[in-house]
Amino acid sequence: MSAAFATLSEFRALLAAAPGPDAAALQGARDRNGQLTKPPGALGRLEDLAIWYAGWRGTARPGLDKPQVIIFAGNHGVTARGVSAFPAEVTVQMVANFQAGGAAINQLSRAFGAEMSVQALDLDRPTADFTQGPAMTEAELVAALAAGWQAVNPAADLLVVGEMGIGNTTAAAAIACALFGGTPGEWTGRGTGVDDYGLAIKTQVVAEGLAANPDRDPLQVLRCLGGREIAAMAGAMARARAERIPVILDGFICTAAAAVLAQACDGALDHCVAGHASAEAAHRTLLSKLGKQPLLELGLRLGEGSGAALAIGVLKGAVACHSGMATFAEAGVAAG
Ligand SMILES: Cc1cc2ncn([C@H]3O[C@H](COP(=O)(O)O)[C@@H](O)[C@H]3O)c2cc1C
Ligand SMILES: O=C(O)c1cccnc1
Repeated sequence: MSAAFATLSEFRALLAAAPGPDAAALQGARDRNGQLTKPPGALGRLEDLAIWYAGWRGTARPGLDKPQVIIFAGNHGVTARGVSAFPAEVTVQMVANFQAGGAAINQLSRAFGAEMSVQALDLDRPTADFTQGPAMTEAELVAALAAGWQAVNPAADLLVVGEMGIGNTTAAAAIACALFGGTPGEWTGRGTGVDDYGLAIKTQVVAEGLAANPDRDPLQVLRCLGGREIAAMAGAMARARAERIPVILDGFICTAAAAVLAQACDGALDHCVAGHASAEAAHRTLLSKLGKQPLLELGLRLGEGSGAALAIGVLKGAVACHSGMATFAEAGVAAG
């Protein structure tokens, strides 16, 4: 299937036309939740999660058996400035590792029963160094959004998008700072583990990128400061919304991609939950700007969709309880 849009304005129109959750399914799920054999509220956030999931799936008693994990990979021109602890070649090397089944996300996808695929986006053509001007042309941005849109399996019942792109915590910091303001220092962290000198360079590079790219329209921010894998994640999340497939957000980079959609269109992340809070300090700040409370906090700072994949287990647990438990009437338990 070709993407449903050919231009950035068509993509904007799709965001604006995105469906909401099914009101009858939401109400049915709330009613069912109130009848299950447990004290009211005893399953805590699992109850809200199950009701939210039921609304998007359009049924009061949903299953969750077809999660999809997609890893998008892209290269960043800004790596030439020394912003990562690792060389840019690691991106393509890790793509081979994903294909061979050797990365963390391969193990986590298997552990939680998700179908995983990898999409490498023009790795031999890094984006332009954003300190010198826009990272991507509009055609490049639209192509990356479309690659993400097309990678989603419409038959999936849950989506996790992850990324691989050396240098992409710099892009994510620049995007977050452009969208939400504050200083580059507040949004810039150590990523793969840069030392103090590297962190100072990285913060300076983010500041230069913001100065070189003054347009603050959210999709222009994505074009100017983002990368292909970041845009593809945004495209995939937008497609999931169009298909009413719930999404679990991963770490800082994934959340920066999501934030672009949220700022471009009110409510664009209503079908998304935050899987975890990563160890990149700005991730927590970004989640709170988006009004999202993370499900897990495990000190991960990997990306690849790893924290979101772990949260598939939490969501599966929520849905299993919601859809599988007996009601007080069915079990003959006194309702109190
Ligand atoms: C071997 C390896 C595997 C990874 N898997 C994810 N990342 C993570 O680290 C990168 C971002 O950090 P920075 O901005 O500091 O380059 C991204 O590729 C992200 O996915 C990895 C990084 C490395 C080195
Ligand atoms: O928050 C993340 O996902 C993250 C943090 C550091 C490096 N890579 C990814």
